[in-house]
Amino acid sequence: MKRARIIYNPTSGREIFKKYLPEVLQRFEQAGFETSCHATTGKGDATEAAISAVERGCDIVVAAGGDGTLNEVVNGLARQKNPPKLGIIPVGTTNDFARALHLPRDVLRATEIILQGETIPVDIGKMNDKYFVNIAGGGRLTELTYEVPSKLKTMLGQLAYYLKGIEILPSIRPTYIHLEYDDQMFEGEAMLFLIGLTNSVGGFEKLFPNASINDGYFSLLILKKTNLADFIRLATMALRGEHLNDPKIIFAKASRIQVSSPEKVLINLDGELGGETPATFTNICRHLQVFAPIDQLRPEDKKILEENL
Ligand SMILES: Nc1ncnc2c1ncn2[C@@H]1O[C@H](COP(=O)(O)OP(=O)(O)OP(=O)(O)O)[C@@H](O)[C@H]1O
Repeated sequence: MKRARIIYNPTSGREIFKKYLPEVLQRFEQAGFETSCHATTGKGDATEAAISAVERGCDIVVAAGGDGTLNEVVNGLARQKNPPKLGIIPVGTTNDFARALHLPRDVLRATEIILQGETIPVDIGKMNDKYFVNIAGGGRLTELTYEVPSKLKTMLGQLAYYLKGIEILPSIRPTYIHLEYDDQMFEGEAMLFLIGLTNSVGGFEKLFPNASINDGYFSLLILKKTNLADFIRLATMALRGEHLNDPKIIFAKASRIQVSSPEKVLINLDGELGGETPATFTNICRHLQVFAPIDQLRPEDKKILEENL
């Protein structure tokens, strides 16, 4: 009998998953899985739970939570050579990775996608010895995710981040960075740099319009030093996906990126503090198999399936 382990964060988003848990477990059992679950207790626990799921020989590991929980589960799975398949039930405040995979926010519909059994290989990012699935970044604006209190997120959802962003905007200063990407280089003052694996970041679905989840490349965006007015103008353009040709922006695809800086720069990985410079980012091509509604994926994400035919 196949085994599934559901790792869920009871505090994610608006804390709705617990209500659905008995129904989710029953559906997995009915589909023929011996299923167990683990409620996370705090930071890092989902990584431990994912490692122990691998040790128990689970065939499927499900992350039920937001991008933070997903990141922790992936950190438990990605270090394995042949990791179990990953299911996602997006019940967090931010679910960027799930959005990129067109997974439904509805718990039972997301469960059905897993039980239908179709998977797609996805790229995983590695920064020094940590993994990420969606986005890495540095610069003052990327630090706002550490400063929004959990209570506020439960109440306001994504809006809590935007409000915090507006609050800190006037105090944003550039940072001097040295960044090497494949065989190119940027050195100078930057407001922020982002290293994305998907097209969807913090609700900005067109930030990296041509990103593919499994082409082996990061999308790199560097925003050079700007004044506040330019910053706001570019953020508005980014909402429409019209920012890439602006002279203040460097945009490139790269599979390996190295960042260093005279001052310490904190690195955000999938919305959580992940480390600091110096940092080396490597794309681990198609490392995880993730359940997804294949027919709804963007053509650039589906290419791999056609290649395999
Ligand atoms: N029982 C718990 N109590 C408090 N925090 C927890 C608990 N279990 C896990 N966590 C932490 O909560 C963090 C955020 O979780 P998650 O992403 O699932 O929720 P979220 O509501 O979307 O929040 P965020 O927007 O910060 O991602 C995780 O990184 C994890 O470290």
